[in-house]
Amino acid sequence: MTDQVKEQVLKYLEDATIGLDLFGEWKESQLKELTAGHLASKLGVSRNLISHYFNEFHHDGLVVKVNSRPVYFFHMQSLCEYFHTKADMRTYDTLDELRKNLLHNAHHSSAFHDLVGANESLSYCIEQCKAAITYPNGGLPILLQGPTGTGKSLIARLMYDYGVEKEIIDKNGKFVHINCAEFTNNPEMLMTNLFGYKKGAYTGADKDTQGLIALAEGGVLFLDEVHGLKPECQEKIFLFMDKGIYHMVGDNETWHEGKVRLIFATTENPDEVLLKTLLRRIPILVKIPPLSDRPLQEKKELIHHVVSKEMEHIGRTVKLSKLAYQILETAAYPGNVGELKNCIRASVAKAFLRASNKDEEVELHLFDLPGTMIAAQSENETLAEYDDRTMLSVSDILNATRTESTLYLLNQQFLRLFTMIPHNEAGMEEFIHSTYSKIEPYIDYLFFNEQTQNLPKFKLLNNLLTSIFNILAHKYNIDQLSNNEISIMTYFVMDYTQNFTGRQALLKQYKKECSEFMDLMQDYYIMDDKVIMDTVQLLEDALDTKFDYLGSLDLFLFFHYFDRDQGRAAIPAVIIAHGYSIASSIAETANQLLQRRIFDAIDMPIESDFEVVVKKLREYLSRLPGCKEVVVMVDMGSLQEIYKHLENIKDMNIGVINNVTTMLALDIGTMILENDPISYILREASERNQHNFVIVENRHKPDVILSVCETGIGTAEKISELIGSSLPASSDITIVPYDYRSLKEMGTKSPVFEKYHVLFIVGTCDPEVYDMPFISIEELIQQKSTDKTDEVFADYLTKDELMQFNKDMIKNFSLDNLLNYLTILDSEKIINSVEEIIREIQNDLNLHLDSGIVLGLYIHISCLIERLIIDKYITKFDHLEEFIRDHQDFIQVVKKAFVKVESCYNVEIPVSEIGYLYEYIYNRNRHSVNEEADSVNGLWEI
Ligand SMILES: Nc1ncnc2c1ncn2[C@@H]1O[C@H](COP(=O)(O)OP(=O)(O)OP(=O)(O)O)[C@@H](O)[C@H]1O
Repeated sequence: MTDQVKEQVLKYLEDATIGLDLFGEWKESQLKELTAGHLASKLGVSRNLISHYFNEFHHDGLVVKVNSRPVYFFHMQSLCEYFHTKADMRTYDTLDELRKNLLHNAHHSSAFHDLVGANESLSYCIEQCKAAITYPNGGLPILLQGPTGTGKSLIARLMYDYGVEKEIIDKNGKFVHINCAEFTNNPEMLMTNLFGYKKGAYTGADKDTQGLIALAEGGVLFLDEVHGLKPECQEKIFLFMDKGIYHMVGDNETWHEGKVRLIFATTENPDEVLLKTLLRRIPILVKIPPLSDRPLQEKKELIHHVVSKEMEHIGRTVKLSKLAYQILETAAYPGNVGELKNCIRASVAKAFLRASNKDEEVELHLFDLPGTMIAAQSENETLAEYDDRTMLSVSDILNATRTESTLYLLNQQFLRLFTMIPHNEAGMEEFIHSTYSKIEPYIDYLFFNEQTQNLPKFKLLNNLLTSIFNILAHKYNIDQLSNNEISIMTYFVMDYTQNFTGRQALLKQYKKECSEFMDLMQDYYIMDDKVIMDTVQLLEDALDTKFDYLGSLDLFLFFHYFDRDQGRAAIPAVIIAHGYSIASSIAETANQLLQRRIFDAIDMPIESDFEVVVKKLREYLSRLPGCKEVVVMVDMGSLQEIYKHLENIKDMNIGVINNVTTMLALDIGTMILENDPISYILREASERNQHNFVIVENRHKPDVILSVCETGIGTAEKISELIGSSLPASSDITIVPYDYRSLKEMGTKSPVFEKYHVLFIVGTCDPEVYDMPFISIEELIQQKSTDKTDEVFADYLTKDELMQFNKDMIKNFSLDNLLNYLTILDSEKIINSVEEIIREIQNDLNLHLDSGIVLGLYIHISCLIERLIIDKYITKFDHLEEFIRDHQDFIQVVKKAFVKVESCYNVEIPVSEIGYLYEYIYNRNRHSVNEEADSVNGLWEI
């Protein structure tokens, strides 16, 4: 029991700790939850017991204790995990002390702590600066370039502080700042300042004097506005950079040595203002973005930062009216942070003058702002919403800016969806699918969010993620993410690490669901679990940050979203294009619009040579096991080059089409979804969109003859047996019975053409397939087919084989034999009955049928009678009612003609079969039904 209470106490502490917002205000009501008194009353146990537990936890390092009044206890692990930091000590005297320690550690280095944007828009710059300072053997020279007021001087100073903090720079080494622009009119003075001078170097130089280089020995020399340096001075400097030696002015004999780290800064384009020789010696160029290029969130944080500093400075609380704040936030600052800072300082000073009473809060109103700033916003209608009376405190500024982020809302949706599904495998599938529609708009947001666009950090992170996903693809033999998908992941990681406010609250609210999700992923998605765990590990190591359950959940869902192709289309298609992510963008757009993953992408650097492209393509193809056909879409000019390299890819036909566009992808994707064969797809697409294509046929399709019969596959099978037995045993040609109706409807789109190389179709009725020879049974019987078969078989059979084949066909396809073979009936007897039926039908309908049709009718009707006898007649006939309504005469004539057969075999002909007879006579070949009759009698001479 007590153990249970103990566990409960720890869990309460954990929840309460997660509930805090490190960067926001720690509300009293929240803090209360971290006290022994509160927990005792909540759990209904004595306060002493809780205190006893607390002390035990503290002893075991599970909690952090703050010895204030009341005493607070924080859950140590949560504090560290959720705040991405570590609490150095277990005991603090005040909450403030703990908070400062956490904040201090949360920023990886305290030196850059006060630099707003150090973890956002300036993070890449800071990485560069740290690299320059820490580089072995005295660091690397670095040039900070950016418009005025962007923080170059501040950053230079912080670099020095960082060096000292990390004990790379000795405490005695100084930070020496010189503004070169101040000496534009007196370059000699700049030289003497820098290098020092010898007594007598110039009038008034009455003693040897050391320069700034000597002063900065062991420390940092910051050459601000370096464009103000005259070329001869630049030359002297790069000699010092190369060899660490210099002459003092007035003494060209003695060399002086110096060890100084150099930081340069300029507002100008370095290529235009610095000697190439100097520039070449500065390996690190840091571009500091203007304020207008930084996220709005950062502008808000800057205002908060500057006002807070002013409060410290004047020792009074400052409040801003909503309107004043909004103007400060909306205003443009050509002078960047420097200007913003000056505006606020001047406004606070004005407001301060009004607040004469020492205890009074300083209230900053509209009229305290600079007149030019107010004037510039006078037309801004959106400001009408804000009043000049409601006052905001500094923490209000920051809290007001911390709205729920888009990622917060997305994760909230995920977790809500998760609560609605059963927690089993099927439920997980449902959950995954239901999130796709939520992820799509989020991806749009990531791509179109100006705040994250163009951050220098993007490139760095993008490269990092590319290598991480490469490693994982190789390790787990999974598909590589496309460049576009990696860009999405990059934006996501940036969003996750920078803007995911409220994460702790979500984790707290859905704690149970989060761990349930992790369990289900482990149980049912073992592979995903491994990949995600590895991804998280690699990201954490590389970014020095923490991915919690929500991070894993997001990664899991993103990977499924990218791979939402489980029912991948029958023919995969890959887009290859030059440019960073042209191919993947087209593929992504087309997949989204078609709502299926059809297209993959291979993005190629502009300069990449074809060997690399082909290698990538071959790798891609090798990951499509069992796939027989692929469409490859390439950009302009690549067609000829690429297709030559695709021969001999085993057992796979590859259609290559050029000038890929999103339109073309959509067109081709639509046809792929309709299961059209690639030859048809590419032909159609190239006609419609004026592209060129080639099909590299590496796949050997078996040669076949299709046998068909409109009344069913059974007869087709028998025909195929007969032809098969006529072919020489050595032949590889097979006869495939195939459904007449689907062939007629689908033509060359029928999958049989994808599978086989069809030589011709043989059967009772021509399914009229485009470009495909047809040999009718009648032609075979009448030996009218020899010309056709000779032609088709010319490449397959030798002359002797062909002669033998024709002989066997004559034997096998004599009407007598055919009927014998096709039916169970006595052929002589049945021929007589059938002859009578045909004669009667012709007479009654006053028809004169062509001898071919008559021959076909012999077979058709004989098989029909057999079907009636064995009860396997056809009952299905399209538009039967219509047929009964429109063709009563025909029906009666046939019924009458069949009376004898019906009574002889005790059968009845159904109307559906009469329908087929009608089709056979009238619709198979209208031209054959003519008034001038061929003689039916001639038939028996066959
Ligand atoms: N990111 C930032 N966070 C906090 N304060 C900043 C930041 N950037 C600049 N400042 C402050 O803004 C003011 C102007 O910055 P700084 O003088 O370093 O800019 P600069 O680029 O060197 O300007 P200039 O080219 O005109 O010399 C300074 O008071 C600096 O402390």
